[in-house]
Parts: sequence; structure tokens; C-alpha cells
Amino acid sequence: MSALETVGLTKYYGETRGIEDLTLSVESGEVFGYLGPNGAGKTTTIRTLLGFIAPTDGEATVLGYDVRDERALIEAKKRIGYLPSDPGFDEGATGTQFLDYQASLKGDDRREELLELFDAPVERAIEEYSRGNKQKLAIVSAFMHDPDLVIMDEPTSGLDPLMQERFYDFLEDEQERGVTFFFSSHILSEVRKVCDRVGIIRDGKLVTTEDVETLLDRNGKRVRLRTNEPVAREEFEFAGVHDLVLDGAVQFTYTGEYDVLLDRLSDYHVVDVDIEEAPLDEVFMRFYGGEASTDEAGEVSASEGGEVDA
Ligand SMILES: Nc1ncnc2c1ncn2[C@@H]1O[C@H](COP(=O)(O)OP(=O)(O)OP(=O)(O)O)[C@@H](O)[C@H]1O
Repeated sequence: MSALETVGLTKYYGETRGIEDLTLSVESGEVFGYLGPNGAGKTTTIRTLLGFIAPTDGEATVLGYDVRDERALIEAKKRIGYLPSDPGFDEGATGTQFLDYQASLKGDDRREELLELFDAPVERAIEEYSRGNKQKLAIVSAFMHDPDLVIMDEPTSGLDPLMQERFYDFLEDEQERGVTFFFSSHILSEVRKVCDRVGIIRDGKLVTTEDVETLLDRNGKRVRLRTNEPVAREEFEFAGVHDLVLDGAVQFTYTGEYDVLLDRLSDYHVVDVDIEEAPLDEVFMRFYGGEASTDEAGEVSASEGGEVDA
């Protein structure tokens, strides 16, 4: 059984499209990353899956429960964790009071263990918390009832790099225990680290789902190098080079074979080189941006992943 499934899921806010005709399925034990630019419909999807907003059309189940069935969803939520991107609290309550309340709704088998790992200052009033401490409290709350499925909306926003790493390690352990994750993210390194598969949403529609390796291979690397002598543009116009800029340095995005690149570079005296992951925005633009047009039948035509040559 899929841990999470949507068929033709659609949500309009009046005239405004939130998501449209979304069909996807996340298997039990899978870590599924949900990516898309601002306003794409990620939060709308998540809020619909949790029953916070009703779909306009289509169907969705979480752990087999219909999200439109309020009573069923109360049961389901005892086995589901939710980590919002900007958690709201009763600010006057202390962390302990908040967790006690959450525990009364869904249980708290793992509260102490999680507080040790993500030490939020639970004795203090939440209004005194920093953004990061609020997020840590939300993590404890999302996981303390030992859920089977965890839905997260940009889960590491507000966490410092050390806490982010701790959170990723924790997710890995949870995945090994068989927990399923569905989460939205803007951060490619996060997606690389933790996801098995990703779905990309744009303008409320699912453009593609694919495994992480495929996405990252297509994404390529951003290369910037300096040579001790000027280079001619045509020398760097070979397969896999995109968005070539010569501005004293040589800059481009590279999606080809690394052997070929290194072979080419060996012709120069390279005095400085940076090779880094291209940002997600570039993936959206290159593969799903300008070319992801909607045809007359309403189908997104770049879903085959047709690469756009620079
Ligand atoms: N309560 C609302 N009322 C009206 N329109 C809304 C509402 N919530 C979202 N929308 C619209 O629905 C679309 C999808 O928004 P959504 O918040 O789901 O995107 P997102 O992918 O989560 O964006 P972000 O990355 O910026 O959080 C946007 O056009 C947004 O303006």
C-alpha cells in the first residue's frame, strides 16, 4: 500500500489555482522530496493532505485514510507527524505545556529522547524562543508519537548548520526504521542528502517525478576557472557546456562527462577552479522553466525532461 496517494487532486482558492490535477504516490519507507519555486503549490498540497483545507476536486489518502473524511483523519494523525515551515504556537505557553497538550492528542513515546537530541528550552514561555528553538520544539512535537509517515514543509528553515546536520542524521535513522517522509524543500544539498525520489511542481502542476540521482545528473555543476592566458570562446563550446560566460574568468554550467572536462582543462594552465552544485533555481529554469510550456490540451510538455541547450 502507498503511504500517500493523490489522484487528480485540485485546490482552488476562489479563482486562484493552488494545485491542479495532482497525481502522485509515495511508497511506504520512501523519502520523497517535493520541490518547486515560490508559489508553486507545495504548501497547498501539504495542507490538503493534512485535511486543513478541503480539495476542490480529486482524491487523496494518507496511510490509506481519505483526507476528506474528518473522523478517519483523526485516527490517521495518531500515526502521522507534521512539521510546518513556520510553526504557530500559543506563545504564552511553555514548551512543556505545548508538548503536554500535543501528547494528550497523539501520545509521546519518544519525548525525552527527542528533547535530548533537539534540546529546546521547554521550561520557558514560547514567546521568548528564538526562531531555531521554535523549530526544534516543532520537531519534537512532530516525532514524539513515533509516526509512520511524516509530512514536512521546509523542515530545516531556522535551524543552524549544526542542528541541520543533526536533523539529517536523525532522518536517516528514522528512514532505516521504515518511516515514510514527504517534504518540501528549496535546498538542493538537503534533497541530495536525504531523498530517494523527488517531485517537481510548478504553477500548481506536477511537472515530473524522478529519482534523485537522475535529477542531480541533469542538474550538472557550475564551473568557474581562471587560466594564466585568455581563452577563446569557441574552445569551451563543447557538449555539456551551458550558459558560458567569459569575464576574465571562464564560467559555465556543465552536464557532460567529467573525463571530457578534465581532458579539456589539461590543455590550459589553470590557476584557480571552483566546481559546485548548480542551484535549484537553475534546474527549474533549464529543464522546467522557459521550456515547460502548457499546450492546448493543458499538458506540461517538458515532463520528458528535454534539455534546453544554452
Ligand atoms: N489562502 C490562500 N488564499 C488565496 N490564494 C492562496 C492561498 N494560499 C495559497 N494561495 C495561492 O496558491 C498558490 C500556491 O501557493 P503555495 O503557498 O501552495 O505555494 P508554495 O509552493 O508553498 O510557495 P512557497 O515556496 O512560496 O511557500 C499561489 O498562487 C498562492 O498565491
